[in-house]
Amino acid sequence: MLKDARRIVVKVGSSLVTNEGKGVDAEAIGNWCRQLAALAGEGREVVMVSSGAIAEGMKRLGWATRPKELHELQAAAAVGQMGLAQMYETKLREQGMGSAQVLLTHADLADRERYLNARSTLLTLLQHRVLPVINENDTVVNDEIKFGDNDTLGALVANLVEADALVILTDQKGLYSADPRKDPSARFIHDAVAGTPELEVMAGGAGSSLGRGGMITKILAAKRAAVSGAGTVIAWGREPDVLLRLARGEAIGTALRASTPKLAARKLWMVGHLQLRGAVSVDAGAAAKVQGEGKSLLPIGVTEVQGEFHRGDVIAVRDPQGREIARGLTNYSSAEARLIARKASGEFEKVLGYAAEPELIHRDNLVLA
Ligand SMILES: Nc1ncnc2c1ncn2[C@@H]1O[C@H](COP(=O)(O)OP(=O)(O)O)[C@@H](O)[C@H]1O
Ligand SMILES: N[C@@H](CCC(=O)OP(=O)(O)O)C(=O)O
Repeated sequence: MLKDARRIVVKVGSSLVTNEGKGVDAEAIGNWCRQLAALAGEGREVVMVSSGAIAEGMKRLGWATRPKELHELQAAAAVGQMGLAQMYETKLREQGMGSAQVLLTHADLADRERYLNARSTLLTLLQHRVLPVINENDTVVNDEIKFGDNDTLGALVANLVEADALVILTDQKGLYSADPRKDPSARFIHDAVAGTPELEVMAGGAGSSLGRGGMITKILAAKRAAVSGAGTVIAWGREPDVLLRLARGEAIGTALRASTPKLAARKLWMVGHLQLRGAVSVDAGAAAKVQGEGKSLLPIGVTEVQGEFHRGDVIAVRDPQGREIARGLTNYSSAEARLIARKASGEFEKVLGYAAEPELIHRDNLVLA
C-alpha cells in the first residue's frame, strides 16, 4: 500500500514515544526520524502525528500517577510537549531535516477557514522539505485526553493533506480477530477493506473504547482516512525499519484499503459536506484553463463575483455563457475577490495590503462539473 504512496502520514502513540511512560524515547524517535528522512530523500512527503506529551509532562513534573483532573492533564501536556518538540527537532536535524511543530484541534479542522489555513501551512512546510510534527493542542481542548486517542487526529490530518496513506504505529503487530492480550488464539488480520463493520467487532466494539484508545480508534481512523482515499497500515512501531520496508512494498502489519479512489473520494467529500456560498464568472481563457487543462483558477480570469462568501467557502465557477464548469474552495472572500478580479498576482499586495495565494481556487480544491 505504501509502495506508490507519495504523501504519507505516520502516527505514533504515547506508549511507544515515551517507552511506556519512562520518558521520551530518544532511540525510538531517532529510528523513526532516520526512516522519515530517508523517505523524504526519495521525494516522498511525510507528516508525523505524535502523542506522548502528557506522559512526558508527568515525568518532568515528577508525577508518578496519572491525575484524574483534566486541567492537570492539560498542564502536563503543555510541559511534555516541550520535550517532544525538542527530541524531534534534535533527531531530525541529525538527519539534515528541518522540523516544525503544529498543534491542532478537531474544531480547527471542522472550520472551513482554519482548515484551509492549516492545509496551506502544512503543504508549504512539505514543499520546503520540513517535516511537520503534529499533536493535539491539549491546552484548549481535551477530547483526545478524555478518550486517550490521537488516532482520529492522524486520520483528520490524512484527510487535510490528502495523504495517500496513513501509518499507525502501535505496540501490537497489527489488528487481530480479538485483543491478543486477552485471547492468545486471536488470528492476525493481514488485509481488509477499511470501514468493514466486522473490523469494529474484532477491535472490541465502539462501546469499549471509552477511557482508552485501543484498537477501535485505529479501525475508525482507517475508516475516516478512507473518506479522502487514504489506505491505512497498522503496524508495530519497534519493527526494525518498519517505515522503509513498508515503503518498499513489504507486507508488514494490517493493511486496511480504501474502497474509493482518492480523486473520487475528494469530490464526494466536497459535494457532500460543503454548501455553495457564491459564484464567480470567468473569461473564456480561464474557463479553458480550468475545464480543459485542469489548472487552478487565477483572479486575473475572473470577470464578476456573485454573492457574499468567506475564505474556505465552496463557490461555483461559471463560464462566459453562465454555465457552471466547476466548484471549489475559495482562497479569498467575496470582498477580496472583487478587489483582485482581473488583476495579476503581483498586484495583490498593493490592493489587499498583504500577499496571499496566487490562485483564487487552487486546482487541488477544484472539482469539475
Ligand atoms: N483486535 C485487536 N487487535 C490488536 N490489539 C487490540 C485488539 N483489540 C484491542 N487491542 C488492544 O489495543 C492496544 C493498542 O492500543 P493503545 O494502547 O491505545 O495504543 P497506542 O498508544 O499506540 O495508540 C493493544 O495493545 C491491544 O491490547
Ligand atoms: N495529545 C495527548 C494524548 C493523546 C493520546 O493519548 O493518544 P495515543 O497515545 O495516541 O492514544 C498527548 O500527547 O499526550
